[in-house]
Amino acid sequence: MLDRRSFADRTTLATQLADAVAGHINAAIATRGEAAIAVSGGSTPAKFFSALGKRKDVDWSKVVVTLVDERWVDELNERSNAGLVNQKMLQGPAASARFLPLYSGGAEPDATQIGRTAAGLEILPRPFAAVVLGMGSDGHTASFFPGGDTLAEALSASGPVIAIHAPGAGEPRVTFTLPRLLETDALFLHIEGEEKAAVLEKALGDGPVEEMPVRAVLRADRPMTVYWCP
Ligand SMILES: O=C1O[C@H](COP(=O)(O)O)[C@@H](O)[C@H](O)[C@H]1O
Repeated sequence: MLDRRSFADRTTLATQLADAVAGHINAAIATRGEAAIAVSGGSTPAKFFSALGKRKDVDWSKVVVTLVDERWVDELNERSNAGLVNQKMLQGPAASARFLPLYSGGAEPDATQIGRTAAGLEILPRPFAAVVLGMGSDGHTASFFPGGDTLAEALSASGPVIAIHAPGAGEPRVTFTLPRLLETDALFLHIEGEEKAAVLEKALGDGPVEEMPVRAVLRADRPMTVYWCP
């Protein structure tokens, strides 16, 4: 169920992934009149965001963009995934897309704040046209971190979102739950570099999901395409 694609360099990967995601957005608009995508943050997707946001063949006014997960910081914080999406993707043609953030204020994603985030997501079209996951060197994806205090629920609850705290996460986090992320026409895993390739190989081997939560996605009964370059 894993389709693995390798590219010569980051620029080529970014262009090809943008091409694939734009195709799914346009297909969703053609069949459902609108499209939603969920993208990851962190250091990897900047080039992909720039390539996707420049696409003129997408009717961005019919697109809703959200995040797979977010650090619980406001958008001006340099660690904000929303900040990255806004700076890199939602410029030019993609500026007319609607962005639904996961951070809803305050220092902690308590029940009230998570309720606010979930309420803001009620207008999200279902299913997603595309979900683009990343992966950390510790085997986390979205904010499904090893040692996460709500990891089991994050991997099984209907969601849409849940707060999670973990030793390796830095800040408190909010993440879409896995069942909700799997409600998508297309699922991608975008990783770059030899270290991440080795982490993926390890994750594909035997071992507990709790050790490398990306295994929960790799073991889910659905197709996923891996985009990788050195
Ligand atoms: O913290 C996060 O990390 C992962 C991986 O990020 P990277 O910097 O190693 O590319 C990312 O997929 C996730 O969205 C983000 O919140």
